[in-house]
Amino acid sequence: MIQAVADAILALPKPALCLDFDGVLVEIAPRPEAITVADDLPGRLNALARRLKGCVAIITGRTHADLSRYLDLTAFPVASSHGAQFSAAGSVEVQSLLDAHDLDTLRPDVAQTVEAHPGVYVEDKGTAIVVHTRPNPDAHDTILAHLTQLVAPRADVHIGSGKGIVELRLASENKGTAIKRLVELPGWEGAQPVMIGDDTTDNDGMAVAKELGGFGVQIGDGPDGTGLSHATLRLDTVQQTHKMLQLLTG
Ligand SMILES: O=P(O)(O)OC[C@H]1O[C@H](O[C@H]2O[C@H](CO)[C@@H](O)[C@H](O)[C@H]2O)[C@H](O)[C@@H](O)[C@@H]1O
Repeated sequence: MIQAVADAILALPKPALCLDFDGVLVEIAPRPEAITVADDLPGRLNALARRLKGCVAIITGRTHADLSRYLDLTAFPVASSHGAQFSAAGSVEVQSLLDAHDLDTLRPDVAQTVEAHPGVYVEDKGTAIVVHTRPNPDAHDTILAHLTQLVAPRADVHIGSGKGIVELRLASENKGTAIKRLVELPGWEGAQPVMIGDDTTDNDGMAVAKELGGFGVQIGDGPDGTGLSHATLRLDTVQQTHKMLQLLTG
């Protein structure tokens, strides 16, 4: 299957690789800061960008500032915070597409919800608020139900359940809108995006990748153990993903 995925990507007329980070390029860890980045990952991404004529991007739920602790983000375009932030290759400038203040009225209620559940903690990313339930999985469904009720009157807020997280975010940007923005970059015109992801939010990117002539590749199981509805191909592990990227660079 590893070779089949690499072959399917290289069979596209102009493939563009859109890579999720957690669960795809790095293994999921107990906490966001506990991940390990493989030593050869930066070199591999640079080689990929050369092979695909610059059409390689990271599309992540992490903020740009957070991800920049692990990778040189000037080497390729980056859509961070699920598309709420955008930076072009070769640039240190990060565009903020949404206003974090739009979530201000929800912050106290989210904090209060979490207090009742030992081990659960909040990661406030500005335009998204993540409630990490990985330390207390039994609390996940209760928190999801409570926060779903809380945001029900807010059509501008999306609530999602991911791998060990419940996340509220401003709804107007997502990994799909990020891909639409990427294919407008110089050099990306007419490219067929391939979204490689492992979690719920990657499904938006996979849907748009399909619309634009590309496809989605799911890594491992989705958050509830099932497949992401817009994924076409699948690899089982992060390790297999790295092997597939190696095949692409030759
Ligand atoms: O879109 P991604 O790049 O996959 O980012 C999604 C979320 O990643 C981080 O949380 C996930 O990874 C953590 C470290 O492995 C793990 O502890 C957590 O349970 C996962 O959900 C990040 O903390 C979130 O802000 C991102 O939205």
